[in-house]
Amino acid sequence: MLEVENIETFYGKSQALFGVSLEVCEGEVVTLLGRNGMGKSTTVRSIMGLSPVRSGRITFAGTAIHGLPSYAIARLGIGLVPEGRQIFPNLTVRENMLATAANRLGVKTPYTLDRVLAIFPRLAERLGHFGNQLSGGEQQMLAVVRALMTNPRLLILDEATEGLAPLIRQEIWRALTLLRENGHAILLIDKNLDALVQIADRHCIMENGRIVWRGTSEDLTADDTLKSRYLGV
Ligand SMILES: Nc1ncnc2c1ncn2[C@@H]1O[C@H](COP(=O)(O)OP(=O)(O)OP(=O)(O)O)[C@@H](O)[C@H]1O
Repeated sequence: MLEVENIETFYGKSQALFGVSLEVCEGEVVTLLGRNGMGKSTTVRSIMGLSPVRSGRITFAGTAIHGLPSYAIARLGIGLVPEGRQIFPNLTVRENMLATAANRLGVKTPYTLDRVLAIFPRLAERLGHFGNQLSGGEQQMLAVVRALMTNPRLLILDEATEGLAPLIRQEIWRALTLLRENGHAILLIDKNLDALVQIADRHCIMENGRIVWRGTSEDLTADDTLKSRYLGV
């Protein structure tokens, strides 16, 4: 579904990605792992057209998307939950949810307020609150909901649970597990390895702008050297 082939991305003269390739298939959950500054967010930004790639190729559902503007990429069916969430602070929760709602791909049973609130019941109690009145965890849930309301084929989460309290993290993991069971393809960045090996099919580890390891949850769980060398755990 998503194929990233050998991309190189620069910030000015400084090269951040050196030939990154990865793939996410229909219904698959794939993670991007690595210490801070290794290029995970830049990879996501490159996929979304926010940091244009200088070379390489990105295709999504058969369409070449490198070089397209971000809005066009989103419209093809990629829902991004960005690092920092970026929800609208002066809109209510309900307004935030509806602001991006669309069914451009003609999904048979599109997400509605009721459906997303069933996944994140905590937000049902907050519908009239403004974005800036929410806790960090509630903002993250709202950011996921906002992406879901676009009815994407692929959901990308950059730092899915960073800085959140353990109970809230569990709620996010529970919701992502539900989405996975509903057949969503997800590309996931997070540092919470225990949860990631439960939810994901495959993992890619980045170091200095390159993917240096790929494998399954079993491979990753079994390899302590890998975890300490690349992930610092
Ligand atoms: N806006 C920017 N301008 C210049 N350099 C940047 C910019 N954003 C990131 N970089 C550099 O690109 C490299 C990759 O950063 P990136 O944010 O993609 O890493 P990351 O793995 O997502 O890390 P983190 O977990 O800290 O978000 C780093 O060397 C970083 O300093």
